[in-house]
Amino acid sequence: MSNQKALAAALAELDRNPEQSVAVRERGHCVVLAGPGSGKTKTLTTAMARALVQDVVDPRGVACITYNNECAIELETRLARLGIHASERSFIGTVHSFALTQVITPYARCIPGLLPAEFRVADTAERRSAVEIAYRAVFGEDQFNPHDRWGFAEEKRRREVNRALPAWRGENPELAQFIEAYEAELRRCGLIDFDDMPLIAFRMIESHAWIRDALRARFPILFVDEYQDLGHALHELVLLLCFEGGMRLFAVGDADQSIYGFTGANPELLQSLLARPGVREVRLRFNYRSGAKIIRASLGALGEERDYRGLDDAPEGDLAFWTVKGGHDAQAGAIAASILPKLLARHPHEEVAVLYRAAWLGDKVAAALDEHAIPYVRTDGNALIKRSSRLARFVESCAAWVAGGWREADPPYTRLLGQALALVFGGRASDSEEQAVSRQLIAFLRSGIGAGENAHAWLQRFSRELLASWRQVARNPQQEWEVLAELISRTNPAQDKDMALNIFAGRIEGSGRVSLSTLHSAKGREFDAVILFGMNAGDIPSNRDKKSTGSLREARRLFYVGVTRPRKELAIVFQEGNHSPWIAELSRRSKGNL
Ligand SMILES: Nc1ncnc2c1ncn2[C@@H]1O[C@H](COP(=O)(O)OP(=O)(O)OP(=O)(O)O)[C@@H](O)[C@H]1O
Repeated sequence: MSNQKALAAALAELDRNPEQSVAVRERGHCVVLAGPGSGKTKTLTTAMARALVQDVVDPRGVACITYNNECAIELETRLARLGIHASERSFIGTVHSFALTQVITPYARCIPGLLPAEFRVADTAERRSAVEIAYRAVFGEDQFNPHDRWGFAEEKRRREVNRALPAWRGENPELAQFIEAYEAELRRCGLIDFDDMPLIAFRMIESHAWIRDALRARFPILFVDEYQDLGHALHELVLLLCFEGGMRLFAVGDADQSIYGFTGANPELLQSLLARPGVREVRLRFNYRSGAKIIRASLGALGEERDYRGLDDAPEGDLAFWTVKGGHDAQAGAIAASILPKLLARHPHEEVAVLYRAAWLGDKVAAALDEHAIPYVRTDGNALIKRSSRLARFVESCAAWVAGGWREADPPYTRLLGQALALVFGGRASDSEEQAVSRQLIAFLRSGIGAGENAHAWLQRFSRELLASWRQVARNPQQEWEVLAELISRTNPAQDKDMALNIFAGRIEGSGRVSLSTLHSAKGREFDAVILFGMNAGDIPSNRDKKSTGSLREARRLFYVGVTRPRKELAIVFQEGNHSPWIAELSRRSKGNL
């Protein structure tokens, strides 16, 4: 379908909902607030497509930012259905990559003394060393652990974006000194870190009106998804760009789904946008995703009243409680042996997800699924292919192309080339650079077709034939080449970990894969059926969650995010006699009226 046709179809669908229809056509600042499954992301992606086709004239474009890479991938996928791909006209990515690739990389060199000429992003060891050196410089040799103290400093660094304010030195001046010494040490080594990215971008935009103007010239509209999860640095950036710099803002969010407090997110920032002049507030009322029973259960999960309704003609949906004798291993075993097979008889693999709190629980489910030969794809920190790594996902896409994708252009070669250019040059490449990368990439990809290589050997060649030369010419300050070495070691045939290339790439004929994901990474996604694994007392909430009212509320919101992912079926798995206290209210509410 052409962009125009796909857009017309999407607009016609939203026209049946007056609030969505208003939001999508708004030409001033617009903030959409609504509960799960109400179509916030759909409204945002349609509004973005409409703006690109109808409001913003080429070569100007739009920027769309969100909290983490998983959300960015979800947005990319949905925008691709509307014919929109990341390009010179549309930036789609995280706050950090916006700060790095759209502000710092192009403009930092115009500001003398701001950053070293050849700066790059520090790795973990470099950050730790800078913390230790800064700690000694400020506090001398004492008995405390510098990294424990850094935890407090990090929180202050994320919260207090504007250092010109008296609070920066007024409250806890030693922490301010510690942060400044840490940053000075990084700069001395030619480095910046992850948290530096929005902070440096903020300072650049604040002090140099011409950068604001340049950004507005390129991106007259800024779209922000999942606003509730963005911390102070992004909020300050948005205020500068949109309320002082003249960009138009389109933001969507849901304070009830705020689950990144530990990284400095604050749901009140979303609410505060509404008080700004000229902001249209749109509230969406319907949950298009889930059946009424699941919506009722979700309000029990949240433990608060909300006026959310399902569609009148939507099926009720199904809710099942699976009590298992035994701990996590037994529960993972029950999922693989009994619960999943039942769900897979009714839903395709790719429409079923198992969600859990932490990656180590994902290991248990993965082991149980391996035993039962159920194919899966993991979205957690222990996944073979880390969804948060652009390089890992590029390698996976290349493998999918070699393992048969080339026949139906899935993925299309142009997308692979775009990803390669972004990885090597941070997105800005000359014609000759583009041609050189393209020649190398296509030669390498073609050589793999029909070669019968397993993943390990193919990855080794990838490293030798592509990455070795790309590393020599790379200009992208955020490099993650070590990800490939990790993939090579984690497919080591000597440890019986190698696999066929099509399995590595997830191209398994006739069958999709079940998703295994942490609750955090499942945000923004939806499935026909969802299994919540390990919903035991002591796991959710955990003792750590109970340390403060704030963390307890956040754990409950995380539980709510999990419960609101399914369209049709929710299965909750826990240990017999040891269920999470929140399950009782969920069960009670699921039976009653909304
Ligand atoms: N007007 C509409 N008509 C039909 N379906 C819709 C409409 N709006 C949204 N949907 C569908 O509802 C589902 C939920 O939409 P979407 O993911 O955009 O919601 P959301 O508010 O972003 O959810 P969450 O906050 O839980 O991530 C999707 O399957 C979407 O296609």
